[in-house]
Amino acid sequence: MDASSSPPLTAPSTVAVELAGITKRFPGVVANHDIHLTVRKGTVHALVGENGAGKSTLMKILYGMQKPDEGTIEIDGEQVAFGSPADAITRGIGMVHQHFMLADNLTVLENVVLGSEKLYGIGGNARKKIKEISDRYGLGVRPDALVEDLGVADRQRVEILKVLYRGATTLILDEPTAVLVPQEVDALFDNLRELKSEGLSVIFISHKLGEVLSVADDITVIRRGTTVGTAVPAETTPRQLAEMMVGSELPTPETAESTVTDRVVLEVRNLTVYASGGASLGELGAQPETATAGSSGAPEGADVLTEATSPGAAKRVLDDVSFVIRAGEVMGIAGVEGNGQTELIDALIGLKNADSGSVHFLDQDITPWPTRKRRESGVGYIPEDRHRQGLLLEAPLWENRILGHVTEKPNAKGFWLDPKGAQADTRRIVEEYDVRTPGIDVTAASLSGGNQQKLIVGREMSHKPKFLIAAHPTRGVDVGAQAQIWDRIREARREGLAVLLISADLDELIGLSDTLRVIYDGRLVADADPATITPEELGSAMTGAASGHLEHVETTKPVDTKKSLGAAETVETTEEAAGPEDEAR
Ligand SMILES: Nc1ncnc2c1ncn2[C@@H]1O[C@H](COP(=O)(O)OP(=O)(O)OP(=O)(O)O)[C@@H](O)[C@H]1O
Repeated sequence: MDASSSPPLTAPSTVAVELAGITKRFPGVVANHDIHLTVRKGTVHALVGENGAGKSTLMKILYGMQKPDEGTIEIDGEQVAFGSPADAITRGIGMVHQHFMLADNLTVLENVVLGSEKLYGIGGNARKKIKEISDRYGLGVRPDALVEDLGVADRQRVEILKVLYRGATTLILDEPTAVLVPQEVDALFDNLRELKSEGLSVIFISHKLGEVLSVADDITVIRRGTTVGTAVPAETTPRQLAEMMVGSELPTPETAESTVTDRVVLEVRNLTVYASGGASLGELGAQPETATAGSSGAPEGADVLTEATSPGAAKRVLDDVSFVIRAGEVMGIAGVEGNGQTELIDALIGLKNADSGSVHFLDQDITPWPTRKRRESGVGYIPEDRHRQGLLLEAPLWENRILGHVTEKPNAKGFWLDPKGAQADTRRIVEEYDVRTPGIDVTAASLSGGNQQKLIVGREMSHKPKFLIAAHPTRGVDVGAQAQIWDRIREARREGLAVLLISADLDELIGLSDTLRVIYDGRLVADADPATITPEELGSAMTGAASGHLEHVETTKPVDTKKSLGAAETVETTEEAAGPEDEAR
């Protein structure tokens, strides 16, 4: 490891991208300060750093979305100045955003050519080109598949294909593994190796340091807006890398001991939600989601269920789900995204009505309660999508502190809002949760993704909920902040908090949960023991649910693979808790 300022890694002829002396200032913040980055041709170059370190800003500059105040960009040894992403694309820079930008109701081919019709037209030539790229880099993309039928990993491949189609020779991937299971991560890394072997370069932003070390050829570490050094993967451990990012030794996270009690906090009985199910609006200003049939996110090859439908032909997106969570218990739900997690969360917080079944919170039937009443009685909510449901991006941090807690202290005094109380408490949260910001009056939009997440977690934990819905609570936060958030959740759990944890981070699910269940196609299909299961085994269980093969886990109810997926066997039940089989299925 070299902790000094980074010298060029190689001779110029092998350099794809050279960023030198990049400085970018925002009001009150120097996001990038004299940053240097040298990306060699035919390599994967990882960019790591704490939340707010300046990674996204640097990549937005390389992709032409923002202009640097100082510094130069060289592509293939030639200095360039980008006025827009279109300029960057012309010079071979491609960006795969963390949030996919595909049109669900179009085919892969239509999505790929959209906006680039001039390149190869929209017919045979385009199809030929897509096939050629797909074969060359082992992407396995089918041009005529409908995007809404594709799982997360396939959608990501379409995004990669899209930038390659536009001629990218350097691809920027922003936290590409955040939504993938371990097996999918391996497949992605195989794709990246193919790209490398063809001389392309990949810039890879990630907080998962183990993955960074396994896939990267070079690593640049950014701390507080400045390049603090480069690391050689073969000579570096994840902990060393984390300490280089943070600039000090990492705290050792608390050890997890069981705190589960007998007291039932949440009980869900036979909850069923149809895609067209009614919805009640909460006070968050969020529009309730109406899932569409066919958006199951099931692994490729899995047919979309057509039988589990209501008379109105709407798909059953949550199907006879039953469970209890006790005081002091974290119940984790593992599943490939799009298998009913969103509908479960929405039904629990009151953003979607149950079509049948009920939700009981501390012995009260809260099924008909609106969101605000649920929140005021002690349900905390860390939403899946922080931009749509967690924050008002254009409002200052202190107003975001009030969001969802309008009537509660310290935001309200009697009937009136108490801005001073909210402001003082926002300062406390910023301090306690290490939200990197120049102040509480800046907009939520100006915070980095990880710092936005810390603000939401701080807000929700501050109200000492009795039941917490935690959807991806550490998505986008760095390793140090992740350990801190885990500690906060464990601390509250020790005091009796019950938590429903939904996460795509399998280490998080295993590390935090007392009980673990697998969701597939709207049903809880299996239990896993967090004490013994590995992320790889859990990943297999999540994807294996599609084929009926549930290894290393106990099935909670029959998985009718014949009906739903055309497989040959049916796994037998070992537990009755999930309730009787529904005849309609
Ligand atoms: N448009 C903006 N206006 C004001 N400040 C901004 C803006 N964009 C970024 N910043 C600030 O610049 C700093 C760097 O943010 P950036 O998003 O680049 O960090 P990051 O390393 O990508 O973080 P994360 O890992 O959390 O995504 C942060 O302090 C952020 O608040």
